[in-house]
Amino acid sequence: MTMDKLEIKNLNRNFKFGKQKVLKNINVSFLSNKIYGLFGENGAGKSTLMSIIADYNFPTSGEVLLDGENVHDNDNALSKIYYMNQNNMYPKNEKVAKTFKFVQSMYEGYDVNLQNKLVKEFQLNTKSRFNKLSTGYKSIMKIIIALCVPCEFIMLDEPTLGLDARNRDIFYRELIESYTDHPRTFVISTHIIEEIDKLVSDVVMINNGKIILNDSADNIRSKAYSINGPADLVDEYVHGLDIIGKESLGQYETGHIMGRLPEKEIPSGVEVNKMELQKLIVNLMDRSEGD
Ligand SMILES: Nc1ncnc2c1ncn2[C@@H]1O[C@H](COP(=O)(O)OP(=O)(O)OP(=O)(O)O)[C@@H](O)[C@H]1O
Repeated sequence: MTMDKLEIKNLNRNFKFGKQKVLKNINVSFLSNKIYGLFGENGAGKSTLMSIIADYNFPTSGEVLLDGENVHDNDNALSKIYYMNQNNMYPKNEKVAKTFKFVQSMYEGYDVNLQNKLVKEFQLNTKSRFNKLSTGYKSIMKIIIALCVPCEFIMLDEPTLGLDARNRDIFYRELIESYTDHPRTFVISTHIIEEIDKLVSDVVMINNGKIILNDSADNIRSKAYSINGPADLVDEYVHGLDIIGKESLGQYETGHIMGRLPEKEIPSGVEVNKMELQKLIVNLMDRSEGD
């Protein structure tokens, strides 16, 4: 059965006996066969949200529903959810090959062929013990497992941490290929936004424990613009629009705006470009500061 919807309802998570509110009334749905980018600055609450979805952590209030069923303590629902994260869930002293065998035995439908292909491509030494792997290769072992488990909902928490440029490249390429062969839902948190902006179909952004952006990448691209040119002309053109950030360089200026472009003519010398996702996220983070 394919997953239709993972729904997060009125989710709150406090730490330090209620003094630190990390997630504040989060309401968001993740739909089937989409690739979500989960963005937000350090400490925003991304890992906390993902760990609650995977039932590794519990909410202070609210719930997580998979196709209408609460995932908490629900083996059937949880078997469809996989969470790759920075904590090590696998035995440290075990050889990689043995851990692969173990995971394979846990999941009916685990893709051994893909695993073997990825081992070769990443040049992962499966005879090594996990704790002897470099930081990058520890991530690679976990990435391989995450791509091979037969789960409908896969969360990757900073999957490229420690990976060099070549291996990051392999990862993105293999993720797309695996998704194309077998569409399912991915939620990927990363700080290297420009590397995945072409890959994500949807964007969810958390700031200060709240969702401040939740839209398809196409929608976002069609309503976020960077306008640059001589400062006075740019200022005049963007006047009255939703300006989410500005950068200036001498007499030149770039104004970042959200929403529709005005009907008025673009002054000569002024350039209008679609905003890069990375720029949008950074500007939204800055704007929310102090909220
Ligand atoms: N078990 C815990 N006990 C106490 N505080 C915690 C716990 N887990 C997370 N926190 C706090 O919750 C906040 C959010 O952390 P979280 O790891 O979810 O952020 P993040 O968005 O994933 O950050 P990063 O991008 O740096 O990984 C942090 O201030 C963190 O200290």
